[in-house]
Amino acid sequence: MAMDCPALDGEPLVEAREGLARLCVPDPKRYLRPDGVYEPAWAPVFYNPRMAFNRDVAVVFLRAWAKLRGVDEPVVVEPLAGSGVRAVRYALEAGAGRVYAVDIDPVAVRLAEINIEVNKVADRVYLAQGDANAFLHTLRSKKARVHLVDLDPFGSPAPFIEASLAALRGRGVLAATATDTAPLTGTHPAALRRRYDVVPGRSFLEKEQAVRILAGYIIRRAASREYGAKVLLAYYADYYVRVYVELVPGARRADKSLESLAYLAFCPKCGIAWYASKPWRPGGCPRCGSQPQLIGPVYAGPLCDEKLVDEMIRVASEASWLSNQARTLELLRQLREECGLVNPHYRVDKVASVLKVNMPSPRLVVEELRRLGYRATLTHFDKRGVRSDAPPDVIYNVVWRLSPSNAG
Ligand SMILES: C[S@@+](CC[C@H](N)C(=O)[O-])C[C@H]1O[C@@H](n2cnc3c(N)ncnc32)[C@H](O)[C@@H]1O
Repeated sequence: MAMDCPALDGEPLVEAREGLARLCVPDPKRYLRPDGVYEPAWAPVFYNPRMAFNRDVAVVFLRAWAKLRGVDEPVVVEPLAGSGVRAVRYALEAGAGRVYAVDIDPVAVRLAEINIEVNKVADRVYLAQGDANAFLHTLRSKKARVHLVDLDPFGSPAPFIEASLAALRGRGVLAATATDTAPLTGTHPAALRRRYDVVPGRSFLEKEQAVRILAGYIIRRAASREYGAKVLLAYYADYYVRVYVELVPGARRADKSLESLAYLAFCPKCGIAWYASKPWRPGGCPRCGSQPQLIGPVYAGPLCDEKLVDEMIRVASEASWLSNQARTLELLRQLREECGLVNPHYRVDKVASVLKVNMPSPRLVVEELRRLGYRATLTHFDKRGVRSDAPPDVIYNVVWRLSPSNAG
């Protein structure tokens, strides 16, 4: 049955559905760019239907994580809540016992209130208007138990990470979305250095570099509070980075987590990247011997936890209500393949161009590497990429042999 949405400050609202939630949101038709595409940032409250996928993965994550950790009715904080859609979905779909939803904008809070009401989750979703960091620090001072903080800001989550870690008090999960991909991919090096405190650069692995910079930044901030931090899931989709990092208190654990950091070293001439643990002695390019360029520190460990992803796949395959069930499963299955392979991926097109041959199909390269006894998979970061534990000379050899230029 169609729902009657009230007006919000004279602004007509329309119905939208996402997961199990029914929502009232600003009418997208009123905020179209000249090219006819909806621009959510122009609406009085931010609601982006394209982020439904991000939220699908988030509810699947929480269900799987809570199951594996034996947590009943987890407590979630969403300190940048916008329309309230994410908070409502955590309550409706992920079994959250309590969700704190906060936004600084009073209009957003009024819309979130409508959506909480419509979905009958007012007993579980607590709404507040105010500054995210102030709210998170209040939770810390009250010693409230928090299992998950989900940061979904405009742009960078960096300004909210300290307070999120404070609220979590070294236990639970910090999930963060970053849409400031121009800095993270190295297009704006000054902003990259400023926000994430790294030696900036632009490699040919833009999306992987972006994910690893954000994960590394969270690990370093957590370590400064003597929390160990483990990356449970980290990926790139559409135009954003998303990471889920689990915290455990303890100085030793923090030291151990810091061991998962390194510098991303790359040779633009040969199209090869590797990790350098000692930036002052990064080693030469394994192919041409020249000095590499460096970015970092970055997280140099696995992009996911295999047990968690297996459980997420199980949860997602039963969750037919998800807005993007097929895409969620596709991402999780691909990440599952990539979990154990920590080396930066190879760009088959770059290697082929250095060899001055046409690019072979990355799928064929993967098959050949496996036949030779190496671990190999495609990567969700790039259709032209291959992730493998094979050394560069093997990759070069395989690309050369499989190139259509050398067929016959
Ligand atoms: C990208 S939107 C959130 C979208 C929402 N999480 C979702 O899944 O649809 C970012 C929100 O953060 C709010 N915001 C910005 N700065 C804030 C701050 N310092 N404290 C609390 N909320 C803030 C904005 O008003 C906006 O509603």
